Amino acid sequence: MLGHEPLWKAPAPLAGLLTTLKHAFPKWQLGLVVSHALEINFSVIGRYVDYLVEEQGVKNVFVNGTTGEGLSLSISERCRVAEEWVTKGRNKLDQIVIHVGALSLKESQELAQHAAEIGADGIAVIAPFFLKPWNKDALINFLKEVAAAAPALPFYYYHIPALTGVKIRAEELLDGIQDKIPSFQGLKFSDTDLLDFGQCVDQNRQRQFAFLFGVDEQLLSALVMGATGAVGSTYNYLGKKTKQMLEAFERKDFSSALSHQFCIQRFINFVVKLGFGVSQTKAIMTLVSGIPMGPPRLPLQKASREFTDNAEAKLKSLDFLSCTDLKGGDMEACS
Ligand SMILES: CC(=O)N[C@@H]([C@@H](O)[C@H](O)[C@H](O)CO)[C@@H](O)CC(=O)C(=O)O
Repeated sequence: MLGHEPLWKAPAPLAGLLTTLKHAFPKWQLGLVVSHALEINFSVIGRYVDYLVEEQGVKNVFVNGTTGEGLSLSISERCRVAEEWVTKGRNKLDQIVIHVGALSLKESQELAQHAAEIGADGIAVIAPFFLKPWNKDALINFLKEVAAAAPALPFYYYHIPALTGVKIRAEELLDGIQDKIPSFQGLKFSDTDLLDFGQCVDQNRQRQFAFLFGVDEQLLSALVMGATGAVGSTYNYLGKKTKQMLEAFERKDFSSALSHQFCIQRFINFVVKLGFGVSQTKAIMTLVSGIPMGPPRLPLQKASREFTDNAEAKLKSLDFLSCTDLKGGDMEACS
């Protein structure tokens, strides 16, 4: 985001670099790249890096998260994906954070150690979601053990209660967290509870935590609350558009920022009604970037042709995707 400090600068830990809480720059989310044989197509990751940097202005990535289907991959696949992003992103990306959450503490620790060995810039962990932690202390104990496996890496808690079913409030979790996890760096907050999010910010003003918001359609509200960055699926292909909103917000042009947010909402609202998730993100990303993202892995189902056609028409009508036929004649255009 222009006017803000870049959120994550490689390779030093974030905390050491930040001089102010206002360090927002979106850290964009990755989609997993899978071939039709349902094996990962590692060979396109280099192109993906270039696309994000050159076409979307995205220089921070979050690997093996929700959009990347990290939890649907084997441990060795997750390691290989992480390695590929670190290798191909070298001298191009600013920060590469690897999601290392798993149901098994040992696997999570293994992934954390691996992330440290390959030179990632940070690790993030979701709450284990089968045998769940039922209170803050149990969750902290789990996270602490993972963080301890890579103590030099900045650690992020990835709060995504709708998917994990772990409803422990982030605000509660953050209370005193650095005493337990010295490498704690911040929160990736993928939830719509802005009371919880706002309180995370409000109660930690003296700490230079990163507050990365993960609900793309509500990012502007989160910026008002103090979000310092964003991680989301739509930044894969709406990164540039979202940056315009961030820039408007930064120069305090709130009316323009709101127009951008509404415009992004129009697209998300449209696709949500069609049925929107990880599979559909891959289809849209393939369409917009021209990089084959492949189908998702089971149990997810490939997005339908009808979905992709509708999404394409909507992107064009909003001027998110160039289309000479529609230019100049569409009242909905957002550019
Ligand atoms: C549940 C979900 O997938 N949420 C997305 C959002 O970007 C979401 O797709 C977007 O806000 C549209 O609702 C991100 O928070 C996920 C994310 O950051 C990740 O892939 O790790």
